[in-house]
Amino acid sequence: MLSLSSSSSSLLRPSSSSGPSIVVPRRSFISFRRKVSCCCIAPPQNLDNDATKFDSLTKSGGGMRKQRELENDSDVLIECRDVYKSFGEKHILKGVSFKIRHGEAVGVIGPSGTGKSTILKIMAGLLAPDKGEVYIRGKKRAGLISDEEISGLRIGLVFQSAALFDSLSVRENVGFLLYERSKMSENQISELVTQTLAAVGLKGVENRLPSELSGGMKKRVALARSLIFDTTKEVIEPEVLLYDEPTAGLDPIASTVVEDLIRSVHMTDEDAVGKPGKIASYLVVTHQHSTIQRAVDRLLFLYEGKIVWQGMTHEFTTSTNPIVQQFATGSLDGPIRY
Ligand SMILES: Nc1ncnc2c1ncn2[C@@H]1O[C@H](COP(=O)(O)OP(=O)(O)OP(=O)(O)O)[C@@H](O)[C@H]1O
Repeated sequence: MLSLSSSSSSLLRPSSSSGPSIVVPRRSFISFRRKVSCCCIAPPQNLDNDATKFDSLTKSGGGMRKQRELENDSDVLIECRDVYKSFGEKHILKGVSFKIRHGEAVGVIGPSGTGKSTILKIMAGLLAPDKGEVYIRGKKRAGLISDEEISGLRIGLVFQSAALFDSLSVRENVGFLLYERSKMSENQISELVTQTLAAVGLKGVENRLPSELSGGMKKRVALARSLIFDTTKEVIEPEVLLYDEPTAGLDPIASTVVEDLIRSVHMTDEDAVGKPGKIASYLVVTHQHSTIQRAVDRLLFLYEGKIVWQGMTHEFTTSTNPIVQQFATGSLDGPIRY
């Protein structure tokens, strides 16, 4: 059986959970998606004190925000509420709160070492917060990924390093969870792997080992592994994908390919092989300006353990928040010290 440890890469939530399920039938799911699709363009909400203190956006958007607050939270897929995490004496997260709604494409930015990967791991259930809560579709997660509590939403984590299994072929890497957990035949899996690889722009690499691939190809294989799922299942659970620096180390063109892939599987409402979509929302940790511009709509800025700013992508460069201004311009002068 797959060990869901940090050494595995695409950490997909097992879809055959026996715990209490809040999966909705596909027809209701479709209407659910439609109902919430407008959330992508809504202004940010849930701003914490620091964010409110800093950003003029919150002043100008007050009326709209109030309206949003009156709306219910039925479209919230993942919520982190006042999350704290320390490693020994290092206090990394000090009260992080935000919501990821159905249909959203969210970026997490901030200086190195501020805990961006840590928050992804907490959302994915690989790490437990010291304090605070994670809610999955309104249901409080009691512990880690092994809990059966979070059925009804799959959470995929695409690791920074691609983290492919070195001794397995590309086919075995991409189909890993299906070989381990599904009732699909080897031929079915093989065919699906080929289709999924083609969807991320890779052909004829099924038998290669990861060591025979370039960095960009490895990232695409990891992406294919996060997109593949058991097509024989009747109920398609929505999925939130968490990408940890998917374009780090790639040349500009390879970055664009990956950014567009991330965007396309979400926007087309289809999965990688053109079947009804399951990627409900995604969250990308990135330092790359192009990824911010191209792959996400809304940004969360993490600094000194808190979300100090959040706003739409186009507001990032015009923000009056001094932390954001410094980060956006790469200036050595400002509140961020290295
Ligand atoms: N398992 C761990 N044990 C001890 N310290 C850890 C652990 N995981 C993370 N840290 C520390 O927590 C801090 C935040 O790490 P994290 O990887 O979340 O930051 P990040 O914002 O993603 O950084 P970067 O942008 O450089 O990737 C770092 O100082 C890191 O060394």
